[in-house]
Amino acid sequence: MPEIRQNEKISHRIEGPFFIIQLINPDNLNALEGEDYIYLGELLELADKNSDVYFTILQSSGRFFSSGADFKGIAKAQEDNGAKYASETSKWLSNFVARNVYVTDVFIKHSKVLVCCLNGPAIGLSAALVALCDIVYSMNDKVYLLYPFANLGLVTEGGTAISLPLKFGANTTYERLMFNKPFNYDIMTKSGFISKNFNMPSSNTEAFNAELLKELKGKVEGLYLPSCLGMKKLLKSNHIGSFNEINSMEVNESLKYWVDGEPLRRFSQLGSKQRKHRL
Ligand SMILES: CCCCCCC/C=C/C(=O)SCCNC(=O)CCNC(=O)[C@H](O)C(C)(C)COP(=O)(O)OP(=O)(O)OC[C@H]1O[C@@H](n2cnc3c(N)ncnc32)[C@H](O)[C@@H]1OP(=O)(O)O
Repeated sequence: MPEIRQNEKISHRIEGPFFIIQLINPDNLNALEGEDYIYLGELLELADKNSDVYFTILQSSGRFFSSGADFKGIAKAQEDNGAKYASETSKWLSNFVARNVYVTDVFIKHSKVLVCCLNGPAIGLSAALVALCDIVYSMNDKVYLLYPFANLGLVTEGGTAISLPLKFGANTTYERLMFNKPFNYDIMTKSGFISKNFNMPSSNTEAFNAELLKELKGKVEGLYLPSCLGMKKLLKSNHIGSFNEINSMEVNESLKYWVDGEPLRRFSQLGSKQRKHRL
């Protein structure tokens, strides 16, 4: 396996045909900074290049899958006023556009079957990545996906302008996004987004991850795994063009909001607990 640097919030390992990526920072609910999202993208690229790998598995730890972009990381980017940026546009092209478009692109074009072990809620960009997975299993009915773009002065990102209507229906997507409401367990099961609920207590994510991996190992026994990748390629071909187009449109639309500063004001309120998401 090619070398990759370590990251204290994300681990990875290979077991047979499975490339397992785990978020391991439960204390801040697995929030990720820009560099962490890039690392996640690099791990996916590593899985993509490994011909022994057929499934990329996303696991997490603790009570949340991931609470999205780390507001401390956003504050750091805001303070990044070094001479290296000629303008606010230049700053946010680097801190937001380039990073966001990269991680989304890596998920969109990933050739291995992406499986999400949803142990708890996912928010923001992390929830967008969950919606780009091919198969999702849930630990229990406490899971939800929240895209709080309207509360944070942002617009859809991570391909959600396509993935959410595709997976949950257009009107449900409008209603949830416009009024900043979570896509809860009922919506996720009714739409077929969740393939199986393991009904395990929230306190036991490690047991859920282990049980799910055991089940997956059983499911792939005797299969001709290149067929799975061939089918993924064909299934993906239905929408890949639209995803590529929307990835670029989303970040370019968002850029104005970052330059104007509204998301920064709102992220800062979130960090100081003056702003909350209604759940
Ligand atoms: C690649 C480009 C990168 C830039 C992308 C920018 C675009 C934005 C993308 C997004 O992802 S938008 C979504 C951002 N995330 C959020 O809005 C969620 C913020 N968190 C919350 O609303 C709440 O924490 C919660 C998730 C609803 C949970 O509430 P609860 O009351 O159950 O727990 P808390 O006490 O609030 O949290 C525990 C602990 O974790 C810390 N924490 C939670 N979320 C974040 C976060 N996003 N960033 C940093 N830290 C987070 C929280 O501060 C607590 O820590 P302590 O106070 O105990 O130290």
